[in-house]
Amino acid sequence: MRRWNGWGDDKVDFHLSGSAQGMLEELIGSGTPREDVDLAGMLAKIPASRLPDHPLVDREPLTRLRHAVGQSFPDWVQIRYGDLRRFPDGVAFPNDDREVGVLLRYAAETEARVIPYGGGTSVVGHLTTPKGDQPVLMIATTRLNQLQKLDRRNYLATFGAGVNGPDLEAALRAEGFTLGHYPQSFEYSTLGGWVAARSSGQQSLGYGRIEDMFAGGRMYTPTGIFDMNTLPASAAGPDLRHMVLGSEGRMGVISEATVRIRRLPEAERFHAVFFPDWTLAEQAVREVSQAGVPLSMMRLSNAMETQTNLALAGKERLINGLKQYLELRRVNVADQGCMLIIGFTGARAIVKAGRRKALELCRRYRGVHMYRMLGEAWRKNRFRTPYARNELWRLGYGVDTLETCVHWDVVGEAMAGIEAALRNALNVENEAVHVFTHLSHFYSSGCSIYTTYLFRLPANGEAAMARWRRLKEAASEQIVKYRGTISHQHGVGEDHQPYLVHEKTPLGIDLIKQNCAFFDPKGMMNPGKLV
Ligand SMILES: Cc1cc2nc3c(=O)[nH]c(=O)nc-3n(C[C@H](O)[C@H](O)[C@H](O)COP(=O)(O)OP(=O)(O)OC[C@H]3O[C@@H](n4cnc5c(N)ncnc54)[C@H](O)[C@@H]3O)c2cc1C
Repeated sequence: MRRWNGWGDDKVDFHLSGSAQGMLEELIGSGTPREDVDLAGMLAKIPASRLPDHPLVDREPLTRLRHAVGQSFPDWVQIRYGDLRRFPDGVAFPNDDREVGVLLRYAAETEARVIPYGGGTSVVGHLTTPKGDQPVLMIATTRLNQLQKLDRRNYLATFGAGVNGPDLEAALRAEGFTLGHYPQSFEYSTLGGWVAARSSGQQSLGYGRIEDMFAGGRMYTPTGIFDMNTLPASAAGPDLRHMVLGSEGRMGVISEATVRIRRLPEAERFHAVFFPDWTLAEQAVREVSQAGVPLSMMRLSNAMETQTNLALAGKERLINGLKQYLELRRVNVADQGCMLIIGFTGARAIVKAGRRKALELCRRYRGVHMYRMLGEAWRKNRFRTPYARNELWRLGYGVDTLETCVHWDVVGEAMAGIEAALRNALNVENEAVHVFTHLSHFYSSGCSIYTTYLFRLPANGEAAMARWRRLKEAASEQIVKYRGTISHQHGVGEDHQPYLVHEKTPLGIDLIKQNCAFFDPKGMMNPGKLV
């Protein structure tokens, strides 16, 4: 069963190797394991529902608790320290489109606010119950999860918006197709959530971002039903899909989405390449991206992330052997060495040609090719890593990530600026922060920077939030300084809202507000998020 106060399936644990624990203790000190509030304690805090009875609405405290938060750091603090004070008043699970319409009318009649809920994997405060006297209804898309139409001729598939990653891929693979969208939250996140939060999957280099895949669909709004045609391309005025992409539940509930699919690839390979230092590694990935080599992914870890990943891997004898071999090839992974995972997907001939060209470019920057073992290990564990967060928390460490996208000319500086800001953000408390970064989504003009930071958890939730706010603000200011986007893939929610104006301009923010107000004149849809 899915954990109510952590990440993932409660049958799956992540064991932190001795070397990883030792590394953390050395870098930021020992964590103090703390006791979480238990389920009964949390349920006791839930007040009576303010929503009137309705056959489609579940007002049970456990259901409301299970849909009360996402996966952001503030969400975790509230649910684990037991500080959560606001809960939705009910959760509805519509069985079809028509019931979504029924629920929006019920919400309008009862003056309820509505939050569309997909997989609940938001990491930026998209799902927070707003303050105020009005009741709050979650519309969970869980049951809108069927493959409705597979158009083999036009390579299009229409799904209910609540389908999650594994179910969507299973349905397509059974027919010889794939979508190829693999966010790290794949296990639980949904097609509707990907569209609403403008998601990007780990293999976006080959398959594109969700905006490349989303061909059209249907959104139920307080103003009416908005249908988006699925044309291959159009020059007929602004593309209206782009208003719905990134709408974060502020305009309506996406009930179904049609996506552009591909034939299952003939071959897929993931390899590892090690570079002597960051400067060489960054030049190599820029050149590979700009040369248009057919790849499905790259992930370049900086030196600290490389060391952390190798420590997390356990398997000390194997890793020591690897380190010795790399030293002979003049790459020191205990110091400046950087690991690149690189993926090739598609027809066999293209995989072969892409590999040859990419590895040739890497060699120019003294990249040492380590073949497939580490690349395959990455593929195998790609959805397992988030489980480490449960174990870290148990040991008394908080962990969060942030991401941006910048032009190539500032990638190195922006990464260093973000890392330094995070590393120093808790100096006032004499607390150290462990920070590391990778580049993971690549474009000809730039790439995304994805930074992870770990710090010790204090005794109470208020202090944990104060720590997190310092860190988040320090890093976000650097993102603004380097003219990066405040989010490359996680969206805006509540947490990124203060910084959005730097990217969109005041006029742009007004335009987004007007679009929301057009679909939702009374402001009932997910208020307080996005803008
Ligand atoms: C461990 C972890 C790893 C992650 N890795 C990635 C990653 O690699 N790439 C990435 O892009 N993101 C990642 N995320 C963030 C998150 O998974 C994405 O934002 C995802 O798109 C959210 O989908 P969801 O179905 O869980 O939506 P939810 O979290 O339920 O909702 C997110 C927002 O979308 C709205 N929404 C959801 N469904 C609908 C709908 N049908 N109609 C209208 N609005 C809707 C909600 O109201 C909310 O505002 C990660 C999160 C976690 C916890």
